[in-house]
Amino acid sequence: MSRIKETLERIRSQGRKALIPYITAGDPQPDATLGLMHALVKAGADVIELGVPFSDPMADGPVIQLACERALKHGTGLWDIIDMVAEFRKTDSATPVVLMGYLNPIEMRGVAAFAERAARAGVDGVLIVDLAVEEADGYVPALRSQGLDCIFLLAPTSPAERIQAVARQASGYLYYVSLKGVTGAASLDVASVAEKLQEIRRFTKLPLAVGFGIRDAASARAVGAVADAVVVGSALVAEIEKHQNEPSTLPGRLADKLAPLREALDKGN
Ligand SMILES: O=P(O)(O)OC[C@@H](O)[C@@H](O)c1c[nH]c2ccccc12
Repeated sequence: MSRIKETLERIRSQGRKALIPYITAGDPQPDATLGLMHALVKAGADVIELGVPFSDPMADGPVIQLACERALKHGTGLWDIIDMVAEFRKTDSATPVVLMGYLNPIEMRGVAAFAERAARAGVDGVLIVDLAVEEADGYVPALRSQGLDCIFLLAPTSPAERIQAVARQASGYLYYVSLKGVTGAASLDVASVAEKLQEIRRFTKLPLAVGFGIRDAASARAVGAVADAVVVGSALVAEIEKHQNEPSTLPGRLADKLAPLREALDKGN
């Protein structure tokens, strides 16, 4: 069984909600990432979404765009990030890691080579933001054959046919984007999220994670009440941005940012 499936099933059977923080690998510099990953786990992360920095991250708002720029300035490439995961696995064999990024860096290296190296390093899943489910046939088998879960995005505008197509291709979990727009947006309409999740659940038994606009205990609790997992990205990345010049303080600061969300999710049940 995949590490993602095993983790999310265990959390679900305990009546808990999963907490999935996102950071961009190599932000603010490559040697910071490993410490940040471990700090997030200590503060209650159940799965880590590790962003692969890209020069044109069209789904991302200004906060994560800048994170990509910081990481790319230091030359953080896809193989470096896979090496970071291998390093992380030396002391954490339990926490699933999902690589999250855009198609181009993967295509440049070839999806088969990428899948093989990622799996060997201990990556568990892949979310390719700009891979439409209609075009996934050329990618999903290569990823799945290495045991990597393929996570897809669904949005408020996704029609039933697309939900069904995604449900057929996806494994691990589904990622529901809570609103139209880019990462880091402020508004979050929990009632409409709940309604759409109900529709999605008609087509799949996969756990449903929700991201976009979750930034604090209150928003995590509200979304945790209707989803299986909550994703928090920009709020953490903004903290990295703010304190990028004191990198030694970042693990503690990110843990302090994440811990209240953990507490809110656990109390909310
Ligand atoms: O930043 P937010 O609003 O907390 O949302 C999570 C999001 O950042 C993370 O999952 C993510 C980073 N880049 C993405 C691109 C597309 C979809 C999702 C993402």
